[in-house]
Amino acid sequence: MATRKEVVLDVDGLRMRYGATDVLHDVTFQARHGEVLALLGPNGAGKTTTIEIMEGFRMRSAGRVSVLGTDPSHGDERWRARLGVVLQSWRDHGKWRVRELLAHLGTYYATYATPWDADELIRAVGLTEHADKKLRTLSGGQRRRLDVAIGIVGRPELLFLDEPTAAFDPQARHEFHDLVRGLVARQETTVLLTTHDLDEAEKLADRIVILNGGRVIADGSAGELARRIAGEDEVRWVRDGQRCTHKTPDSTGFARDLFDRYGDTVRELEVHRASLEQTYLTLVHQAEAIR
Ligand SMILES: Nc1ncnc2c1ncn2[C@@H]1O[C@H](COP(=O)(O)OP(=O)(O)OP(=O)(O)O)[C@@H](O)[C@H]1O
Repeated sequence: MATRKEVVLDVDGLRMRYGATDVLHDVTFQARHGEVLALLGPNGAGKTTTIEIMEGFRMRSAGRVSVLGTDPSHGDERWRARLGVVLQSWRDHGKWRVRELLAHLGTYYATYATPWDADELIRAVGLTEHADKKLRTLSGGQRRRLDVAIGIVGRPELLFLDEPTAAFDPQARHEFHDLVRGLVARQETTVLLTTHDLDEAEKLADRIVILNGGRVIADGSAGELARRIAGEDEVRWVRDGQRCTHKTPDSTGFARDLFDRYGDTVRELEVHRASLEQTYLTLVHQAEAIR
């Protein structure tokens, strides 16, 4: 089991070529134990290719990749049991029933870990009412919840989630976010997530890596990336009935000074950062302009 702060995902100079086309150029990033890392980027940027190389499903053309201390191209069954994978779409096992499949998959992990109890897991992903249904009768969102359950059944140390909430309704999305936070908090799972939902990335991710045209164009927390493009936060407050605003690169320090000087007369304090969506669109636009 990895310890907090240990690097569990290490990608260095990763290249991928399909035929004569390079789709990943020198991709480098890391994730530490217990982190949620979001890999963002436009369609075709190379996110799924990167994830599939880390999962050991695809052979890279060049570069160094280490996942839980192992090169994925040499990962054995014990290594694979420490990973959880939620692919973009699963459309198999149509005749299986939900509980039956999860209980069965759990047995694969039993040698290496204590898998989730099937009913507990079904409850955690909100499928209790559908536990006895055949998979082919599930709706798109229910099927996606099951995909997440399949990904975590072996209590993985590292969980890959490729667009996990596509087709989720807002409530399912909210519950899924709570589930991921719970996994990270309780079991110290590291999560690598791809999503086109920037609100989701902002809510879940400790760090964000943006890929564009197969290159890393940004790597940092949502706040760090926002500051990189906008430079300053806007602080707003009300004092003696008057609305005030001030732009600063150090909103925490500014707020502290404000309270030191004016104490309780400062009301309705708000700090506004550029949203991740604004930041993302600006960074991708800048990268495309120089491509
Ligand atoms: N098996 C393949 N053979 C040839 N080219 C491929 C193959 N798989 C992916 N590509 C190409 O590699 C590039 C990166 O694709 P990838 O699926 O990794 O992107 P992505 O960032 O996951 O996109 P999306 O957001 O649409 O899922 C794309 O240009 C795609 O057309």
